[in-house]
Amino acid sequence: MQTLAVVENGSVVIGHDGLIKAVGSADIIESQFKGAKFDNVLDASGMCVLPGLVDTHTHPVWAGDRVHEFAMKLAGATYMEVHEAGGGIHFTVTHTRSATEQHLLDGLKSRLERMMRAGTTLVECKSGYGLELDTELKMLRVINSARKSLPIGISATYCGAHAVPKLFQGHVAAAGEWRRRDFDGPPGTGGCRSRREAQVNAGDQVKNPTKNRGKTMEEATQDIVAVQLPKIKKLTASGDLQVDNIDAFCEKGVFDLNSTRCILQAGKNMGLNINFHGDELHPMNSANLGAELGALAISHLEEVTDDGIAAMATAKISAVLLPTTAYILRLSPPRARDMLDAGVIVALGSDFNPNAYCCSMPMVMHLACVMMKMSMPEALAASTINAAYALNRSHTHGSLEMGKQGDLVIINAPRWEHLVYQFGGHQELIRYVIIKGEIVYENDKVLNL
Ligand SMILES: N=CN[C@@H](CCC(=O)O)C(=O)O
Ligand SMILES: [Zn+2]
Repeated sequence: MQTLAVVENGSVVIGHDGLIKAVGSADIIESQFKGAKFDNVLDASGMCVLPGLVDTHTHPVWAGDRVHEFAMKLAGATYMEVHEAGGGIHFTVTHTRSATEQHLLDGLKSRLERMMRAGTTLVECKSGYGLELDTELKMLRVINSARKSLPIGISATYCGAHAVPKLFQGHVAAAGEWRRRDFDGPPGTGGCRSRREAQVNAGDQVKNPTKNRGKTMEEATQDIVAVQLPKIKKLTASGDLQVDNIDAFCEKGVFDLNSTRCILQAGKNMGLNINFHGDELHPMNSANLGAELGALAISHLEEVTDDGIAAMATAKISAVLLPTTAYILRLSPPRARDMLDAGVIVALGSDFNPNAYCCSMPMVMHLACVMMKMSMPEALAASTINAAYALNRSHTHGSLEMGKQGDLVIINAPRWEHLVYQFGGHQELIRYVIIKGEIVYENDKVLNL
């Protein structure tokens, strides 16, 4: 991560299939492609060409902003105080449940376009502001529609275990419908309840919907494993949805280690990659759980232990670090240096959500350097190749290599480091963003800074 390969006077050739056909010295490529006809030639003299940025962690589908909570937090309220008082995720859940699908899609598309203009070409997008079947599916459908209508690459994550619902307003299944569901259950579901218990619980829900005013963690876990995941499995099998990853918020007062294990294992049994929130506000032993379950990535890790760091290094689990969270919540930042020194695959993400309203990976890289003592090459690697690894896409994304997707960011500066150094300067610096060889953003108002 310390030594990036920088090619002076280079060229990149992208084919009609959107893949990189050649990358290297301009002289060699010129002779190699002598006589070839190109649809489009961009002269990037004096500029720098970087791989498209990869944002590994976002919550971009929601209605209702939380600007009022920002004021509360500035006045001293902690994230958990706001959450426990029914704000935070719960506030967003209420607004997202009542929003139309079109409203959510419009919001998502404009946020993703904003991310593209900041150089992001592949982004992870979570559900998790529904906490019941109907709204979680609505969010996943919205992510699916955005994937079809925008050029930005999307890795979709089901995050139904983002919080324990305070007021359960969602889906109450008909008893017959519930009984038809194929609850995967044990083996490998840890402390999950049995299929029989799930059915009894379902019957209760149908007979007594008033019981569903809020849920215990165990009930929420059961709803995810026995109701939500089987439905998602059905919809992904029929091609109606594409879901890549499973997530849960493993935190004191949210989902404990056992419930998290149960949910993640059930997702893994369906073929989803495990990529979850762990050790953010309290040490939860999430890293060891991730190693036990074969997780691909764990996000946050502000409170990870030495033992957890060692477990992640051995298991090759990517640490998705989110400097905006520590910045906004005034937490101690995650120990990026200790993780890097231990050989952990460190990646970065914006954590875009109504609590941390940041769409810009260049700003995230800057924060990672200043707050977490990462070098600029480390921050770039963590926002490209390592970030692609965290989303299981490092074979197609994250670097300029032959055969990979032609996703580029071209900046109007003589050194690539300007993209990190000029805090908030990406809007003026970025000249082109290219996805699969197509220009998706062109900025002709580039200033000479
Ligand atoms: N920590 C949990 N989830 C989000 C915050 C989501 C929210 O507050 O709406 C995060 O990654 O920071
Ligand atoms: Zn998050």
